[in-house]
Amino acid sequence: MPLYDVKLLCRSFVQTQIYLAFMGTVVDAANKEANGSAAEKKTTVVFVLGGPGSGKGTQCANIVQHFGYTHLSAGDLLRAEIKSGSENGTMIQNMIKEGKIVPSEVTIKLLQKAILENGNDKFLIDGFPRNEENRAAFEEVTKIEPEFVLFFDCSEEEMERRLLGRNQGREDDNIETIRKRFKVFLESSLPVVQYYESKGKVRKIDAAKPIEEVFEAVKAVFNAKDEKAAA
Ligand SMILES: Nc1ncnc2c1ncn2[C@@H]1O[C@H](COP(=O)(O)OP(=O)(O)OP(=O)(O)O)[C@@H](O)[C@H]1O
Ligand SMILES: O=c1ccn([C@@H]2O[C@H](COP(=O)(O)O)[C@@H](O)[C@H]2O)c(=O)[nH]1
Repeated sequence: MPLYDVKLLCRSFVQTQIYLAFMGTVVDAANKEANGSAAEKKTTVVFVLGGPGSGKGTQCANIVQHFGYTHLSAGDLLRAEIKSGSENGTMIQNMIKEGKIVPSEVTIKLLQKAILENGNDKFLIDGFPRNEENRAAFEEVTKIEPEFVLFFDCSEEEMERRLLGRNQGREDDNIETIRKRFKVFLESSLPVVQYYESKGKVRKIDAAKPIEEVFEAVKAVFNAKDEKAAA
């Protein structure tokens, strides 16, 4: 091949490489924007975990009042999705009736949207992640790691009593579904708590006590966080 052709070939190879590298950067940037990178918003997230009926929602309402967080209940977001007539509505409804865990991508999309649409920068995410797959997918998609995990510890006997007395007309507050929810909690959700425990992120609360006493313990956790941040 004449020297001139070799030079031309080399130049066009180099140009192609530069173009591909440039396009790679453009695509990365576009993906970041499409994911709505909630982490870039400097978002503080506290996961609120515990068995069904352990009092997560009740205490989140108190935390919102005292500490200015926004409460995002994954279960409430899924129930709103059913009501909205979304294409996933029937699937979600069936999963909830059976006490099963809705696919991660559905729940994460709802959570991410709620975070990005909200002006606040600190969130209580209640009832999520419910299994290891939820946890890993959330961190992968949002790039957010929780500040800590508030874990409400309560006996099944007490949780069952509370759920049967809740009287909010929830389709899953019947003894058959409650038993299934307990099983899913033990088998799939507790390992998530154990994972965060191994990272020193779990703040365990005795949730069997009366509401006011539980909140005293919760307040101590959030006050300690604020004091640490101010130091
Ligand atoms: N410490 C408590 N002592 C007695 N009853 C409580 C306590 N905390 C909450 N309850 C009551 O128990 C029921 C369940 O509480 P809550 O809805 O807060 O639980 P949850 O953990 O959010 O449940 P779920 O996971 O099913 O959404 C409610 O009727 C609530 O008023
Ligand atoms: O991340 C989640 C949260 C909830 N679900 C489903 O909803 C019900 C009710 O959840 P609550 O937290 O008690 O409101 C739960 O049993 C699951 O079926 C879910 O799949 N993923």
